[in-house]
Amino acid sequence: MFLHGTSRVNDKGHLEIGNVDTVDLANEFGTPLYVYDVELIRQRAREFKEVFDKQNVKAQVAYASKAFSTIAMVQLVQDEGLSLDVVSGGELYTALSAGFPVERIHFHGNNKSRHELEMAIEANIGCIVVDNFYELHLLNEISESYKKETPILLRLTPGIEAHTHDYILTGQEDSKFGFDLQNGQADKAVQQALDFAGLNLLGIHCHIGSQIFETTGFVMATQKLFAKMSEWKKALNYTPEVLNLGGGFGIRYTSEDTPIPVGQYVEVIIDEVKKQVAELDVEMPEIWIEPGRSLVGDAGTTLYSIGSRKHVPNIREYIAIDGGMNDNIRPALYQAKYEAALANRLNDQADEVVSIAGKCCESGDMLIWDLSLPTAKPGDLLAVFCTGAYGYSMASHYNRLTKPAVVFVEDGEAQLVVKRETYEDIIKNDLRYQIPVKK
Ligand SMILES: Cc1ncc(COP(=O)(O)O)c(C=O)c1O
Ligand SMILES: N[C@@H](CCCC[NH3+])C(=O)O
Repeated sequence: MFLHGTSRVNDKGHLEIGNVDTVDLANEFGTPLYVYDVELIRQRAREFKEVFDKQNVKAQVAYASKAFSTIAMVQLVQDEGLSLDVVSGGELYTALSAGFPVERIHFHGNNKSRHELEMAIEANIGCIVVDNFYELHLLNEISESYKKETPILLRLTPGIEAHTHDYILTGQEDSKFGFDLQNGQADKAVQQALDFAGLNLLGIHCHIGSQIFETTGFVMATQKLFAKMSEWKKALNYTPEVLNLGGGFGIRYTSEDTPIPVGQYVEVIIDEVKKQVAELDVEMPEIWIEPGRSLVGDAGTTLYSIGSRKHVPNIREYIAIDGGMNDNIRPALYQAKYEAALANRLNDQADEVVSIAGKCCESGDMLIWDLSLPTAKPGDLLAVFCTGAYGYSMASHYNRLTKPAVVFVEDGEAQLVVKRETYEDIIKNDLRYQIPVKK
């Protein structure tokens, strides 16, 4: 068992995070419960920023809030001096409601609506990352109607196959995102953006995928973007001020994962940018990155209570928990793997192999296959590690299950930052059907 951040085994044999006993957390806030190790999030934020600071490189580290967005999380991001990437009106609204500095908000998305673009322009956010020609024209039109010049980046697709799950690849040519770098779309988009009076082209963006362990994809993307920058400098006399290389830095979910420390990804990127600047005689851009998972993934632990058990002779032992695919869709969606342990009996020896089933009415609602655990009884507490990214943010109400609460722990204190939903919350937008009177 690998314990992340401030997670420890205390003298009662319980899992402790941020000096708070998780058994006490489960008793106070109930289960399922998402628990975030605030110190670990702060540490990761600093690791990213320090590399840029040490190398004296102008940069923005924008937390990709799709990984986990709540008002408290946005406040924490602000407290650490990061920027913020939002990808919908809802994430933007969360950021604005938290009072996040608007100039450090970046707005992504491949189909932003007129309303979302207006919301962003009215709020004067730092930049909009334009994804396609439809948006380029729409944004220019809206921006002109507001008599504004909206700062933008263009999202480019560099034609790179990062080694990760197919569903989370984004840099390859056959992708729904961005202007293609190789077929002329990117050149056309740059030309139009420079011509449009309502837009101020700050620079370019690419994001090659998520949960990437190798640095080669980032290096190749940088090289391809610089080759284009050099062409644009000659042909259009244009040099981007900002080069945003996205997120995607992988984390360790299980012992099979072997990521490098987050700072090393950044070092590789900075080195390559400096090399390209020197070789191609292009001015040094500001480097922006957008880590999501690598800032919050291993800081999150989900606590579940164990309930029923089913023995299938000679085949399998199923143990069911009080959550599942509705609070963590990643195993069902990406065959994602997790490690887990009994949070109330961490010192007990494993003596059986079980498979952890969720409580949704789907055979595919299996959280972990073949996990070694001490014989678990109803009421034992299962801690699933590394659930901080894309767990809560992808949670659903499937089977009309209520979404769990979220707790921040730090220095021996626990703060409830998202309340557990109630059945009232589940039906709050439902309206009664006025059954027509039969004629
Ligand atoms: C444009 C963009 N930026 C940043 C991210 C964050 O990625 P990750 O959570 O893998 O760091 C994503 C998600 O993959 C993304 O689509
Ligand atoms: N949601 C995905 C990653 C996609 C990130 C968004 N571009 C995950 O859980 O791994």
